Amino acid sequence: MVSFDDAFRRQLQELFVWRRDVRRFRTDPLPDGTIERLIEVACLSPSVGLSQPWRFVIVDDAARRRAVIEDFKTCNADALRSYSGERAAKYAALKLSGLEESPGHLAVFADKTDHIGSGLGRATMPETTEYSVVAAICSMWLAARAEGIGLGWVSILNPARIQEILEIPDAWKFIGYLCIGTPQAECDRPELEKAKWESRRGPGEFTIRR
Ligand SMILES: Cc1cc2c(cc1C)N(C[C@H](O)[C@H](O)[C@H](O)COP(=O)(O)O)c1[nH]c(=O)[nH]c(=O)c1N2
Repeated sequence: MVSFDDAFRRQLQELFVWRRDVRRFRTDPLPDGTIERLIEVACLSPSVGLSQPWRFVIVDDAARRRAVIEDFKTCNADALRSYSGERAAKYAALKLSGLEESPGHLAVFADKTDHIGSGLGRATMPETTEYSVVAAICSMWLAARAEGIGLGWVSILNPARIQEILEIPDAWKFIGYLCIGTPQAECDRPELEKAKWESRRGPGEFTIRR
């Protein structure tokens, strides 16, 4: 039997505290096999009906990467226009992706056609397919941090355009685009909190009893 001791639990807690959404990367390449190793961890994640609906697309092609960056710029400019006044100025100052610098680009999809798992758990909640893929990304996020690798989730993108750039079948639903690389710095506070965009709240604010 495998058991985990107090020292491990303390370290695991530190891992939760020090995991970050990273947007500021060093440009040096990742050691060979890094993304593949993170995908291996992601594939250990829970999934509805053991359906394993996650699909990973490692984006190496320079033209496709450039096209993703252009899409981000378009979507981010649109997002900026939805704010006004002080909030707009604050939004414009945020760094919301590390797409230009990060050596690793990974697009993640949920395969909605897959029959693995025979629909178990999905009849009343088909969205559990996507939830399973999000769970896989979270595993990967923590595994990356444990290795000193940064991961940043970019959602300021047009899913249809990403699908087109990467030539992905319609049945795969776009879940997220991940930047992966060595972080420029470590921090135990979210960047959006440091930028005074939003502050973190305690569990008491999110929990009720019935
Ligand atoms: C589904 C989803 C989508 C996004 C994010 C996260 C998640 C879960 N986050 C990161 C988000 O801003 C970040 O997680 C919070 O600000 C908390 O910071 P830490 O992750 O604790 O560092 C994020 N960050 C960013 O700069 N650009 C983005 O497009 C997104 N999109």
